[in-house]
Amino acid sequence: MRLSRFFLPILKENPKEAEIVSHRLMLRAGMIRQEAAGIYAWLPLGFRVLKKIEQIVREEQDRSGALELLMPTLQLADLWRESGRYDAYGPEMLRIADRHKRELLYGPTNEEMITEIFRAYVKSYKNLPLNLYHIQWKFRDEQRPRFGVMRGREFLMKDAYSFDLNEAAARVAYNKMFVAYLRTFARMGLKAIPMRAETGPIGGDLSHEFIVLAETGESGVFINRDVLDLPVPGEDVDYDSDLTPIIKQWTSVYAATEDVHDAARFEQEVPADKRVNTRGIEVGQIFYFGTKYSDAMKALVAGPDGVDVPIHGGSYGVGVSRLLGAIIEACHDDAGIKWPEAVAPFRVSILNLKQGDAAVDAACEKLYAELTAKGVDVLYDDTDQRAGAKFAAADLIGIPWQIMIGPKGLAEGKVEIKKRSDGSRETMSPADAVARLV
Ligand SMILES: Nc1ncnc2c1ncn2[C@@H]1O[C@H](COS(=O)(=O)NC(=O)[C@@H](N)CS)[C@@H](O)[C@H]1O
Repeated sequence: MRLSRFFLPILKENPKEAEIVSHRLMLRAGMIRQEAAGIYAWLPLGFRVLKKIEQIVREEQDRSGALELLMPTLQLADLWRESGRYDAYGPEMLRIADRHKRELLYGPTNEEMITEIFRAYVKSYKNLPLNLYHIQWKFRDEQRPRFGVMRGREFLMKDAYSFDLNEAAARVAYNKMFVAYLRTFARMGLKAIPMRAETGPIGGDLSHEFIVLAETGESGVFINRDVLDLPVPGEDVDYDSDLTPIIKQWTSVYAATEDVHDAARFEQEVPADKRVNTRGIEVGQIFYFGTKYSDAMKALVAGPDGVDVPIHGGSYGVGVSRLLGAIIEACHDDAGIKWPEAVAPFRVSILNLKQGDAAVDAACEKLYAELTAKGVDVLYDDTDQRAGAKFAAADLIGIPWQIMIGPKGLAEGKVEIKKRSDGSRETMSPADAVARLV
């Protein structure tokens, strides 16, 4: 992509409304634009990152055996009356009337709708286990939307729903999602720690939140720091094997949010030098809620003995749009964002330090063409800004690799590569730079 033809409305100043660094940097880097409280337009740079995050979530859901579909954002109020949540959900629910005065709502979550789809088709335990998921926009009319996309009103969520014959089978589904979440967040360069959690309006009696440590997080957390070094299952993990040893390993080291923290146990179990009390960002939450929805909505299957029984369900959410904020909170410095390579909007920034110099322009064009031809996502800063402004912009938007090309270096057949994550620099020939970055 040539920057001169891209749409990247970088802000020079820190927007005053931004209270936390991720909100500030997303606005300054021209990634999002607020259209209303808690409602954002995703500008090209931010949208590229959102799609990369979404794709990692999708790949790990698919690897676990979950099946992707897409449900609408609008839902009938009557569906929520069946489960009794229409009134219970409260002011967070955006209620809408259509031209025929039919009562609709903008879905904050989809337990009722997926249960309605399930019960319409599945009548026998032989069709189980089943895990259906989608990646869809949600609306929650939060009292205080804030921190940019971290707590929005319209936000993108992956929500998966499992259906099983009994509790034991439902826990197998739960464990698969637990492992899929460990892998998902690790692939984004995050350490997301699973912690026992309250179930709240979703319901049930078993839930884990996946929390990324960050000073600006909304959740207070208490952990044994050993949990930060536990191994994440590899991509060859066998989802049809018994996953309980992995779950046990990750849940036997103390990690709790403040609302379920057991101070006595923490003192007793965790050596003083391992105790960490900090804050964190909830990037995902998984729930087992048994027959809460299948009872209310008569989602029954005939069991092996032919008797109809309500299925045991679980739901599993990831805050896809929240993750941009969480990743920036975990990966930034004073100069700006430091995208992990897996989610970066581009892999390489080419910085032409003397636009208009024939030799430099030619070298940049050649490098741009070669890298692009090899499938590397390149943002070529071919604008006529001065070098200093190009350095600042490249550091702000956080592309993992920068290649600087100027007349002096080129005269010696050299370009300079800078690794954004640690600031390390190397000079080498353009050919070696291509070999390094392919
Ligand atoms: N207002 C919000 N803005 C951005 N992300 C949010 C917001 N509310 C929740 N999320 C994200 O969405 C994830 C799932 O939301 S949730 O309420 O915990 N779970 C559910 O809605 C269940 N139906 C799981 S399918 C959360 O872990 C969080 O990362």
